[in-house]
Amino acid sequence: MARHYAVAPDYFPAHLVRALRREALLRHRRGEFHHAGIGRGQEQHRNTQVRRDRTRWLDGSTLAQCRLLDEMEHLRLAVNRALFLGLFDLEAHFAVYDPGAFYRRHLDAFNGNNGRVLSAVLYLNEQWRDDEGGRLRLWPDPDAATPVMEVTPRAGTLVCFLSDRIPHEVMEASRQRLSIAGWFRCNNSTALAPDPAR
Ligand SMILES: O=C(O)CCC(=O)C(=O)O
Ligand SMILES: [Fe+2]
Repeated sequence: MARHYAVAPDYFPAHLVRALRREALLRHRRGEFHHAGIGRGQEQHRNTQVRRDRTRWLDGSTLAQCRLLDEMEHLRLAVNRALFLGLFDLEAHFAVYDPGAFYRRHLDAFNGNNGRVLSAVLYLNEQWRDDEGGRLRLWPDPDAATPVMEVTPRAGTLVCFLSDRIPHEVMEASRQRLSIAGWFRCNNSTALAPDPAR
């Protein structure tokens, strides 16, 4: 049976991950992160019972971001060639989880409502120890009660999974947890309802 997820340690070069981490920390210090909402557009609201991360969209304005977006573009094309997922574009944000922050079990898409097809998360945390928590827990399908996998958020690790198939949860950590979460989307646009990237 297909697994619908993949975990790749050291997927990105260490110097790129370090540059992205430095950028995330700098932007965070400058107050450029905002509490993440749930839902899209008008329905977007903040629910601190579900998620406590803060985020900042990537905009391609730095060399490190451009390098990453370049790599993600290669990945998009490779996935389309191998799996025919019809991935069209990518939206991605930096995310910071303060100690004790979490994101309870959820799916990133429901029946393609937001165009998100493939979720991709890159971790930016150097020297993360297992006992510091912050693991990403994955379930094998939307109805599953037993998790199938837990991923330590170690610098350079990339996790990909189908956005509407794999429930997942970010567990509390004892230290600040940095990541870049992205979603490859299909093209949902119609002439009447252009589908913005966010
Ligand atoms: O940071 C992670 O491990 C996953 C984040 C996540 O699930 C999300 O932002 O939707
Ligand atoms: Fe998610």
